[in-house]
Amino acid sequence: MTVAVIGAGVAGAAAARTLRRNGVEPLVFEASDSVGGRTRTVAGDECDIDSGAIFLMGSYDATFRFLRESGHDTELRRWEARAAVMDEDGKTYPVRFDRPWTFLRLPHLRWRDRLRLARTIGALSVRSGPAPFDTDGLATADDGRTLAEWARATVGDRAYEYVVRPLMGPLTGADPEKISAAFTIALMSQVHRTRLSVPRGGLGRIASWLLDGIDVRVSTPVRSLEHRSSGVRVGTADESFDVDGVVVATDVRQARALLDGVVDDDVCAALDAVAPIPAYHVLLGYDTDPWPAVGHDLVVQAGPGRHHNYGVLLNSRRAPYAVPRGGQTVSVYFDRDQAPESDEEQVVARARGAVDRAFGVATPDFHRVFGMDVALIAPTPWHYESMRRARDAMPDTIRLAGDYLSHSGIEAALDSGERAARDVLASSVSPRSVIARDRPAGGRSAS
Ligand SMILES: Cc1cc2nc3c(=O)[nH]c(=O)nc-3n(C[C@H](O)[C@H](O)[C@H](O)COP(=O)(O)OP(=O)(O)OC[C@H]3O[C@@H](n4cnc5c(N)ncnc54)[C@H](O)[C@@H]3O)c2cc1C
Repeated sequence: MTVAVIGAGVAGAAAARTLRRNGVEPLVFEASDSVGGRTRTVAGDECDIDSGAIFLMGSYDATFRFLRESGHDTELRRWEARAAVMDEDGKTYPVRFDRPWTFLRLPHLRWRDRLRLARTIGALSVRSGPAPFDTDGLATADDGRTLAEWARATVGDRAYEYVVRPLMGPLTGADPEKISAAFTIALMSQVHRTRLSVPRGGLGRIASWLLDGIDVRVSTPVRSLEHRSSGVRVGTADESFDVDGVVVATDVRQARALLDGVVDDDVCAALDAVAPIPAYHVLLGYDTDPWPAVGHDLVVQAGPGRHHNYGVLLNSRRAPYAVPRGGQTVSVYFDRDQAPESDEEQVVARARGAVDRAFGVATPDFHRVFGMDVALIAPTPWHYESMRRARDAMPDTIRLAGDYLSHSGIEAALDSGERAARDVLASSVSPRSVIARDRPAGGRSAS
């Protein structure tokens, strides 16, 4: 049996690993010149940089199962995520991101707000709801309310503005007025599992660990898929491959483009309806740490009004590999729609403004800008149900994997990749050996 995996982000890497563990050597195609997708750790002159993902959460069950099985759990480093909430007056208040109940200390809350919050967290923690990345469970739990609607009604306006919004902004990167409440409710019901960690050497290690020993055709974008009676034809610029099954593990926009005319219109319509969040990650670097004594690593905005970034993050404690020796780096993440300027200088200036407000004025010695058309997704109400249907309506031989199938995130990607591979394996009836057409070999390989 031959199965192609399109995309070597975490979802594709997990699919490839699952196939291999079941005796099927996957054909993995990756469009860019390295693996990891949005978890890529990029080697820079001064330090390595996590271009996208920042941490793992304790509730990542599939991810931690893999890390334990492969022995890589010992390579994780705990990150305490000491944070500060910045209010509308620019004042900061210490909280712990991995201990959300520390937000109850904020002076902006009245006793009534604290009581409602404590009661809500208490009630959620004893109920049996879905896991935060379980598409089917989230689909059932989603009652059509946005996060903002649910939070304002359940814990009140103040607790929403000073606790729920600043907590969930960095965790979802999405506007709470637009996304479904289901993920946040599921996460809050596992509040005791909020422990955060980071692989030594960077988030990019996860995809590399998953792909250990698996050959990847890098710089080889798949351009076409053709569903045939006896399998699928996968086309790259130079070759085509007849395979028994395919796991499409790209971001949602690429998946939609590849599936055009290949699958039901309903599936295409569901993928079209997914709202991607385009974002910038601006990394500012300092040869000498301008803030050696600062006690917190992350500053998040709180209070009513527009919030212009998801968080401003000092990297030295989270990821020592991501700072030059004796220096510091700061990452600023913001929605591209909130920063419409396309000029790199303006984007960097916006990030500098956020850092100056969060930690104090300093002049960076270097910077990197990562602009992403699909950084995360905004799971609007009914998103999970729509993805459940799209996933289940796919042909047996072409399965979807990717973070967008549940909520964004490494766990969503990894879990969906494993599942898609299992589904393709279950659909296999007639083994086939791979036939490379047109040209005998193509693409560079990396394992
Ligand atoms: C700034 C930022 C911060 C984040 N922070 C966190 C965090 O702290 N924790 C967390 O869990 N998650 C975080 N995420 C989300 C997380 O990174 C993603 O949800 C996850 O990595 C998505 O994995 P994926 O495999 O589904 O998709 P991707 O990582 O997008 O992988 C898809 C791969 O497919 C390849 N590809 C695309 N088209 C083709 C084609 N035609 N042919 C071949 N290959 C193709 C791409 O090059 C890519 O490598 C963050 C994301 C961003 C952007």
